[in-house]
Amino acid sequence: MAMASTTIPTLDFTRFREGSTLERQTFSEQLLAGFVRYGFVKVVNHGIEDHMIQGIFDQSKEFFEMPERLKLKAEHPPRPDPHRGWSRVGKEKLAGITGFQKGVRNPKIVDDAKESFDIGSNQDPLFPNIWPDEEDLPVFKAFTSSYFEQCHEVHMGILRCIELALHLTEGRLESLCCANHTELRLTHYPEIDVDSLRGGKRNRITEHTDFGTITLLWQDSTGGLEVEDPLAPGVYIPVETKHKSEMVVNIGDTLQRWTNDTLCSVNHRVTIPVSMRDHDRGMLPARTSIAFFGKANRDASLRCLSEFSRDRPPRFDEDVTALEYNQRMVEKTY
Ligand SMILES: O=C(O)CCC(=O)C(=O)O
Ligand SMILES: [Fe+2]
Repeated sequence: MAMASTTIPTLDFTRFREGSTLERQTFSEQLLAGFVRYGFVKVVNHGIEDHMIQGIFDQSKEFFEMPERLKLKAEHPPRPDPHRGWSRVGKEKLAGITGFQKGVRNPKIVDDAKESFDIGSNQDPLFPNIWPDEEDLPVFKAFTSSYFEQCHEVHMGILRCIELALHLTEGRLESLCCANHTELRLTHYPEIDVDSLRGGKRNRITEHTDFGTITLLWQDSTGGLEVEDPLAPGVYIPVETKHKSEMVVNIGDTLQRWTNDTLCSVNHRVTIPVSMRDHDRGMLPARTSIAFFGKANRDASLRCLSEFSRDRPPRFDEDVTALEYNQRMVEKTY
């Protein structure tokens, strides 16, 4: 398969958090340029401290290492509502939405070789969280809840940058998003043999776009995350990070719809890491990632915003709410 030699840009968020008005504007424009070109950027110095990031990976490890009978105490309900609790390996199939944004259907549905744990806002009145037993994991709930709050702040900061770069009124995007519909997901990809990931027999995660506003993602050093080059369909760019604290940020369908394709959600997947690509045999080590899916308010419409549909026809004119859209996607994958 053809490989791109390109890499996604890395930006230092200090320039936004501590910079002058001019520096904030310049940073925001560079961030926007990265999003427009790749749909993905890496951000360093985003404000979440290293000990928090190490802590969330530690909590994740403790949860996934528990025996199944303890994980089952926090099992995801059978219905595909916004995700809460533990989903075992094979439960979710992102192949169900592969090609959705491009309007093509994926004929081949394969399981994703991963298990996950989903957390919503503790203030969410509609879909309460499902927690493991405090006796089994004493700090899990408190720690992951505080990580969730910090991710929410970063989500709002990135939206502010997008507002600045697109010359939107301050608060235009932020006011459409509160924490209630967002989700923090811990994912564990168990050890797997390289051969079973070859030729799409199985995937760690099948190519898909995320449904929300933006996703914030942290990954361990295993590798395997790849992004489809928007300028070269079918060519995937590996996204490896040097340190766990580097945050990968990508655009989701919600921003694509609101901005009438000014920003676009981009396909991504998790597969064989570059370092193992030439190996016919062998085991891939387990992999862990932490993803925060920023979302719009549940009742917000995902129609193109008026600012983006004055001069060109709106490509997304359907008055679907963020909750309805979320459900539509989740029903195809879960
Ligand atoms: O594990 C990763 O690096 C990516 C996960 C992902 O794309 C997702 O859960 O939507
Ligand atoms: Fe994703």
